Amino acid sequence: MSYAVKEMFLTLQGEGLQAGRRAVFIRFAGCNLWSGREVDRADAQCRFCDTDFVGVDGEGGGRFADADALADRAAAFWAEGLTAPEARPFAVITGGEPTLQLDGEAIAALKARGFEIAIETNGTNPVPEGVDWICVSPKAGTVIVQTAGDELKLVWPQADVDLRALEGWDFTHRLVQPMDGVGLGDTQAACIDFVLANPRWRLSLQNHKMIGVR
Ligand SMILES: C[S@@+](CC[C@H](N)C(=O)[O-])C[C@H]1O[C@@H](n2cnc3c(N)ncnc32)[C@H](O)[C@@H]1O
Ligand SMILES: Nc1nc2[nH]cc(C(=O)O)c2c(=O)[nH]1
Ligand code: SF4
Ligand SMILES: [Mg+2]
Repeated sequence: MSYAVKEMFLTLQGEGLQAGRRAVFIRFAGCNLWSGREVDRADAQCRFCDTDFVGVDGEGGGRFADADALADRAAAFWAEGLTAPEARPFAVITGGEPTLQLDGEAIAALKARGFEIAIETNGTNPVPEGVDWICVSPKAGTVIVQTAGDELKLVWPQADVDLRALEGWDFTHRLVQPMDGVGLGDTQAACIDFVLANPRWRLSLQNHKMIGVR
């Protein structure tokens, strides 16, 4: 299969339990909850997205003919600036919605190059076998099928979220992340209140936005 990638880059994981870790980000193009066009945002199933995932024109993006081409490029990003073997390569697969494209071939090709694989998904499709770290970020009003994983990362506040149902899902860690773009001060305060009232949850901040990396 070929893969449409908006952008690929070496950075630090900014969010969640793995924040701070060196990572190659593969951002697949396209999402099933929003077209990515501003004119459609108000009517989309997910309306607060902070990401441009339309097309393949970003830095490091493009159409990759097969899984080997995709994984070779990711391996080249990992090795950038390294003069000696380093810790285990780490790839974060995101988008857009990465479950629309990530398949067993891509996973196998990344693993063949030594990558540990994390995914950022909205949970509306199952995550394929072989992904090492599953982060699901549910969106209100959608049907979540991926109800197990490593971290459940809820952007907060969102209306009409059934918190007790979410707490029944099989995740090792539960985090709330302030919604950006609508008044970050208020959403951060809401998240702090949330964690103080709900000790099974912790705070996730978007560190990359604070330190000025992608
Ligand atoms: C751009 S999404 C791509 C992956 C996948 N489609 C998803 O929604 O999980 C990556 C992460 O950013 C989060 N995110 C998107 N927009 C955000 C915003 N305005 N504020 C905070 N987090 C946001 C998502 O919930 C998700 O955890
Ligand atoms: N540095 C950095 N960390 C991230 N963690 C999740 C992101 C995403 O957009 O999926 C993201 C991102 O866009 N940049
Ligand atoms: S599901 Fe993810 S990529 Fe799609 S619009 Fe929402 S935050 Fe953006
Ligand atoms: Mg992002």
